[in-house]
Formats: sequence, structure tokens, C-alpha cells
Amino acid sequence: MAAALDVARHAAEQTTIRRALAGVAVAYAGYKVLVALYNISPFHPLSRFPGPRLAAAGYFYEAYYDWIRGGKYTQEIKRMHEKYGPIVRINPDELHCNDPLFTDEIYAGPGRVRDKWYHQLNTGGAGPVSVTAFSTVPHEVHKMKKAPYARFFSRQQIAKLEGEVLDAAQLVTNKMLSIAQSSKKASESQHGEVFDVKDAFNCYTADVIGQYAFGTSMGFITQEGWTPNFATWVKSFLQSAYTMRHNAVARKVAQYIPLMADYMGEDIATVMRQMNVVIPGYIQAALDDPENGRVFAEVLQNKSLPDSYKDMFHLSGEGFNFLLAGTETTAAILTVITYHLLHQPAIYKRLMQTLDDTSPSTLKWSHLENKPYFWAIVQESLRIMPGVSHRSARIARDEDLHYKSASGDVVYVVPRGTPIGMSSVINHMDPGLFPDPEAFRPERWLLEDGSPNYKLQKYLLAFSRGSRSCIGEK
Ligand code: HEM
Repeated sequence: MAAALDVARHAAEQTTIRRALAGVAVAYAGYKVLVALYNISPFHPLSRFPGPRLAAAGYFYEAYYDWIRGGKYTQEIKRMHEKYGPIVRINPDELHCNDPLFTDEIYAGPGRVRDKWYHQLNTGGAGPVSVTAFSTVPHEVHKMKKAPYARFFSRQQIAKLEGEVLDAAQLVTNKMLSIAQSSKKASESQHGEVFDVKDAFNCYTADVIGQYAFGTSMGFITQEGWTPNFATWVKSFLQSAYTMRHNAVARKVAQYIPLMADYMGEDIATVMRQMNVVIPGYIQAALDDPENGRVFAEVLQNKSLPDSYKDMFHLSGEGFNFLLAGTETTAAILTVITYHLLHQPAIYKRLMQTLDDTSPSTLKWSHLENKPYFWAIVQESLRIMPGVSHRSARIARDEDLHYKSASGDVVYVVPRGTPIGMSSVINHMDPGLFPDPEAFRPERWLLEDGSPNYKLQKYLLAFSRGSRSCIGEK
């Protein structure tokens, strides 16, 4: 009898728990439906902006493109612009613009407040890399963090360390040629060993950044072969970035990655070792030798930066970020240039003619940058391979932004506090700005008399613009 009562009580408890859980699920679903209804209602501050209703209703629309379609939301945004016009609502809270004439309003200079947006920084980055200037939301804190590093990437400073960049270029070129020559001899064929030139450039760019920032090359060029290199290690981290944005649980777990790194595969373990052990080691060596003129010793002396941003955790975050932001991007541009020079011999020939007064042993950037055709090739490569493909929204916290299309027929007021961004891959492929946009055509950057068409540069978004633009652009 007692046993039967126990069973009945247990069953009743189970039913109560199930009902309670179902109640919570229904309440949560009801809440989500109410939020979605509000998002598409005329009461929402962005209700006047066009776009798919589903995208405005909730984040599931964007998440579908990020998760199921492998990060292809930018293509969907491009389609939205074709259908709805120059400013579209791409999720409940964010707008996207494809009118290049509005660029300097969105990406304004340091005198106007522009915050970043958490939604886009939710990439699962953990440890030192999550406290960098790049990952900082508030305008004022970002400005304070970026300034002491930005000085080190000035034209003047780069000219000072140009010789180190050139030495690495010579080293990587020699290695490429020797691989090609030795395998040619071995096989007696017309073709040398095939290797992925992007791997070679990834070795080159990581070594240059290591040398430039820490005073120590990372030794990728001098290793046997081209892999692994820094880009190989961070690939798995970058591939998961899209999905992390929509998954708060995964982001929470990612915060413990530094503790669990050894169990998460070799690449993640290596990235964590680089960020937490190797790079702090380089930085400590640079600090111990302040005469070597690297950025970190100077940062410690900076009076405007509070001490709380000068510990090894913050310094190695910035150091790691230089590699993260500067390796793959620059290697991709060099790869695109190499491909098109080989693919279109006429471009290669014209470039060589332009450079016939230039010798590798006396090469200087100040000489190269005054060669219009060389400059045009660089601009065209930045256009066609923008390095960063994702939109990056800015928030004008203190001011409404007033948009008016060139024809004057589309007018909007973007309410203050609204994230709004642009995508270089959309702007750079606009046939109105760059006719036949898929074609690699350096000539489009030159005026009829062969001089650089600097005016076209204002349509280039490769390095972003304004207060948050690339520190490595020079
Ligand atoms: C062709 C090569 C490069 C391209 C296309 C590129 C592109 C960009 C873009 C688009 C941004 C803005 C990102 C955003 O808005 O969220 C950015 C920021 C940044 N880049 Fe680059 N980059 C390149 C090379 C480099 C190099 C060589 C370095 C350093 C060694 C570097 C360091 C940085 C840093 C530190 C930031 C953050 C700036 C800030 O906090 O305001 N980049 N880059």
C-alpha cells in the first residue's frame, strides 16, 4: 500500500515538474512572439526602414544565414539593397547602408562619438584578445586605448623600420625561388614544385609583424616548408566566429577555452599558447630592452593611458591582435596581386616597365608609392579582395544621422543609438562606381594622363574609415 502511494506521489511530482517546464516554455515562446510583434510594429523606432519583415522580427533570420548558410548574410544584405534601397533594416536593431556618400557620417572621425556594437564583437574571443582597443565598445575608452599604439604605425615610424620589412621580403622571395628551382632540377620538368603562395605570404606577414612589433621574427619563413603558420592556427577560431554571435551558451563556454585549450585540438591549443605564453614572452623581451624601439616600452611610458591597461594581459592582447588583424589580411592582398600579375601578363609587363628604375637593393617605399601604376595595382587589389568581408556597425550615441540620397528622393533620419554599418564587399562591387566590377583592372584608378585618380579612393572601404579605421593602413 505504502509503495503504491509512493509511486502515485512520484508520478504526481513528475507531472507537476513537466507542467511547470511546459509553462515556462510557453511563457518564453509567448514573450518571444510579443517581442517579434513589437519589432515589426509601427511603435519600433526603426519601423520606417524597409527590409524583410522576418529580418526585423527577430535574430533568427540573420542566424539562419550565419549558421546554416555558412556566414553568407552579406550576400542577403546585398539582395535587400537591390530590392529596398540604400538603407535597409537587417535585424531588429541594426541598419545597413550601401551609399558610399554616407560613409563619413557613419564612420566619422575621432571628434564625433562612434561606439562599436556588442552584437558584432560577440565572436567568442576569450582571454587577452577580448580586451583590445579593437574589441572595445565605448568611443572614449577605445580612443584612449588606441592612441599610444597608433603612433607606432605612423608613416614616420614605418619608414624607420622599413629595412626590416625589406629583409623579410628578400628572405621569403629567396625561399620561394629556391623551392621552385630545386624541384625543377629534381624533376627535370618545366614546372617547379607547386605550393600555396598564400601560405608563403602568411609566413612573410606574420614574421614582419612579429619583427615590427616585438623586435623578433616568429621564424615562419625560415622553417621547413610553409606550414603551420599563424593563419593555420587561427583558422578554426575565425571559422566559428559567425556562429558564436547567436549562441550565448557557446560564448560562455568559450570564456573557459584558455583553461580547456589542451583538450580542444592542436590548433586551438597552439593559439592559446601563442596568446598566453609566446607573445607575452616576446613583449617581456621588448620591455627588457627599451632601446630596441618597439611599441610596448613606449606604451608603458604613456601618461594618458591608465595603468590598468598596461599590464601584460592587455599588452599581449594588443600584440596578438596585430597578428590576428594584420597577417591574413595582408597575405590575401599579396596573393591576389600575385595571381593577377601571373594571369594577366600585360599588367605584369606594364608594372615592370614602371619599375625599371628601381633596384631591390635600394628599394624605398617613398619611391614606390610615387609610381602611379604600382599604386593603382594596390588599390585594385584592395578593392577586389577587401581583407575584411564583414560589415562593422557604428553607433552614433549622441546624434541622429540625416541621410539624403544623391537624387534627393530618399530621406531618412537614423535615430541616435542605432547601429548602422556598411560592407566593403558590397560597395567595392558596385557597377555604378566600378564598371565591370569583377574584372581586375588597375587602369580604372588612373586618370587619362596616367596620374592617380585619388578621388576614387573615397569609395574604398578596405581599411574602414574614421576613428576605428585600421591601425596598419600605412
Ligand atoms: C591589407 C591589409 C589590411 C586590411 C584590409 C585591414 C582592414 C582592417 C579593417 C577593415 C579594420 C576595421 C575593422 C572594424 O571596423 O571592426 C581594421 C582594424 C584594425 N587593423 Fe587592419 N587591416 C589590414 C592590415 C593590418 C595590419 C598590417 C595591422 C597591424 C599590424 C592591422 C591592425 C589593425 C588593428 C589593430 C585594428 C583595430 C583598430 C581600432 O581599434 O580602431 N591591420 N583593419
